[in-house]
Amino acid sequence: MLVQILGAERCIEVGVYTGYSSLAVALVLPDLGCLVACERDAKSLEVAKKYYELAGVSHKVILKHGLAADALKSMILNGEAGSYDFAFVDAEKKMCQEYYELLLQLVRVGGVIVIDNVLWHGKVVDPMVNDAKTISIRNFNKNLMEDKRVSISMVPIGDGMTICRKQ
Ligand SMILES: C[S@@+](CC[C@H](N)C(=O)[O-])C[C@H]1O[C@@H](n2cnc3c(N)ncnc32)[C@H](O)[C@@H]1O
Repeated sequence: MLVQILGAERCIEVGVYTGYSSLAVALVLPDLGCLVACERDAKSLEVAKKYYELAGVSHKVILKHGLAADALKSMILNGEAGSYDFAFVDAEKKMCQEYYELLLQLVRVGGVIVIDNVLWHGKVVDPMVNDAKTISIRNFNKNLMEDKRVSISMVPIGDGMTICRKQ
């Protein structure tokens, strides 16, 4: 829905798994639109590829197999900064800050980055939970709240997602 409201044509997904959320994006992109889908697990990508083909959206999906941060860095080096409309982050939680910084370079002003699992099953607000993943999401949320480069809305649906609009 966000992709449609934005009229997005160029999108990125960090963490594809078997393709559920990326398929939702690819299905609403215009025919000439593209989704760069970053995933480190080859087996998951094979499953996702099958569903892209079945849904008739393969031509819109550019698969990047490997570590997402490497793919995003090479896209920046390739001159793609500021050329994307929308990005969805749903991969290694401890890497959120790094993905976010790279995506902030890749999306245009007015573009949107959505981060999934920001409530982390409520653990981020439980002072008794202090494992590494929870702490990193908690710190990421705090940094985002103070980040003047974006306006944000933390939406408490599912496991919580933060919608960031680049200023
Ligand atoms: C929660 S799943 C993604 C689910 C998918 N977005 C959906 O909603 O259908 C997270 C995925 O991120 C991938 N992942 C984790 N760390 C990664 C990394 N550093 N680079 C690329 N992919 C990564 C995992 O292999 C896994 O498939």
